[in-house]
Amino acid sequence: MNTDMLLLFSGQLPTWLEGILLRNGPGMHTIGDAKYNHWFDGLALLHSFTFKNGEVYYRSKYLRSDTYNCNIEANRIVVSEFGTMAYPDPCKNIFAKAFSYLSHTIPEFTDNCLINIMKTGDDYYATSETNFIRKINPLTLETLEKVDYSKYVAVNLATSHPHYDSAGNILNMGTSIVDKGRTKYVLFKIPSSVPEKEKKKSCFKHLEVVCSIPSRSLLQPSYYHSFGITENYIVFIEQPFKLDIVKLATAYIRGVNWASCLSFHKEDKTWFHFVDRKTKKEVSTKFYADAMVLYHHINAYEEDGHIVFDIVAYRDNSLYDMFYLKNLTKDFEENNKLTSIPTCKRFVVPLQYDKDAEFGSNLVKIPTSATAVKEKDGSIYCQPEVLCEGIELPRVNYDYNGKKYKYIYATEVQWSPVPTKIAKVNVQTKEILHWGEDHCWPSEPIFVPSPDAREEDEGVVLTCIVTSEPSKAPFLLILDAKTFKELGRATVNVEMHLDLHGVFIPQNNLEAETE
Ligand SMILES: CC1=C(/C=C/C(C)=C/C=C/C(C)=C/C=C/C=C(C)/C=C/C=C(C)/C=C/C2=C(C)CCCC2(C)C)C(C)(C)CCC1
Ligand SMILES: [Fe+2]
Repeated sequence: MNTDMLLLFSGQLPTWLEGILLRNGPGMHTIGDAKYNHWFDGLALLHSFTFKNGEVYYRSKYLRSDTYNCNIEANRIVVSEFGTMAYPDPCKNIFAKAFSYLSHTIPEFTDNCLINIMKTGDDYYATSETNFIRKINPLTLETLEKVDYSKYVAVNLATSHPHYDSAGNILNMGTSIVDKGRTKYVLFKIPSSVPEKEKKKSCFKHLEVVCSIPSRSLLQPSYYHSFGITENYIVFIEQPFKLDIVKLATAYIRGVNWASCLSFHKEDKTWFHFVDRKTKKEVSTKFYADAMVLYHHINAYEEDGHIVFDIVAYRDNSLYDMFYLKNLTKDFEENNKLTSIPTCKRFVVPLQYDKDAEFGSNLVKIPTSATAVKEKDGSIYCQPEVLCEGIELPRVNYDYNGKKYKYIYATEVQWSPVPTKIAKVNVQTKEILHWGEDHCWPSEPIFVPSPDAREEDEGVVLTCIVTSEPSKAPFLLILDAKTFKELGRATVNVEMHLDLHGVFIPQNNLEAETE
């Protein structure tokens, strides 16, 4: 769709709500006769809702990545994605830039950036987890230049959930695989602006490595999808859900996809790492927990010498398998039962504690049922407090990111990976407000603060709803964030896809963009 479509709106739109809700997700899963194996492989489809003069407009457009162009031109899948290995590749010239050590084993890298949207100064990028990101125009959804992280920092993978500091600088993490004999997790910073005299240069030229955390294993780095920050620390979880480099390097010749090189080691531990943002040094105490799989950090903060961090965790990696397209059949809702339900867990670790404390004693001194127990070898074993069950795609009011906070907005899922409702969880009282309607599948809910908000939940929550009932059109839902009552909905009379993540860009940021 190349133009904005005016949507039919019913309800009351807050007059201050002006800007663009921009979202990303997999859109096209079949090209010619070829079909991707996994839902997370689909070609990126961007869509946007523009709030202007009391009206709502819709627009959607495929990301014109090199991957998209090559596939469309060849009328089949010619570029490998995480869950689909493609052979052979007629577009070699574009994708030939392989790493030296893997150069004959992984022939092409995808720039199909389908997961999230990242803000870099006044620019916006579609992101995935490879070394490529794609600049986009947030107004027209046009695809602009491709940026290769690995030109600026030695990483092969980077998360699509960066953080932003109060000045708008980006903090992100990536994995550097067997580079100079080492495998490490690299934390880097991208400034939001460049010095005046270098205006022509991109922010990426000024990318700085903050620090790196060595992987516990050279050939089996952990997979991670996000990380957390507090005012003074970075929170990184090294989970026993790992990428096997030897398997990766031979995947292409063995004819298997990259996803099959990920495995969950349920007998291993999960290690927590905390890096001091000022000194760039890692806290030396070894903190660990039982094996788990997590994708999303929710928030983290410091309280009386402790770091508190909330995540959505699983007991195993069944979620990823659930999204193989062969499992996404008509009876998906009935036939697919998660063997582990997403659980919102709070971990609390003491940064200062009595060094003479007895072995086996709990070192947590703030009110919570989470524990951190001192072991004989000096390490600390952590057990979480469960805040709630059955939520995913969590968001918070980002003004409270890194700070003590109250509310999580998330989609609700029960034993099947079908989003049936959205929830607002009060992490302090564990009270939950819900919104749900028959046949409605809501996406990740995004909180937008009202201009002079004094309270954490003063604003609206936006969520795109796709429906499982063909006669019911998809829509954008606007809820009052405080009460979770509907303020209105804008009906979309074209097909809309189930997406992953997105951002809200307030109108004043867009003005800066077009100046
Ligand atoms: C390996 C490797 C590679 C490749 C890579 C790739 C290609 C990647 C991709 C990746 C990707 C692409 C990823 C993705 C991810 C995603 C995620 C992780 C997500 C999550 C989500 C969730 C969790 C959600 C869910 C849900 C929904 C969606 C709806 C319904 C409901 C629920 C809520 C359940 C390279 C070449 C560089 C080289 C080196 C190595
Ligand atoms: Fe995510």
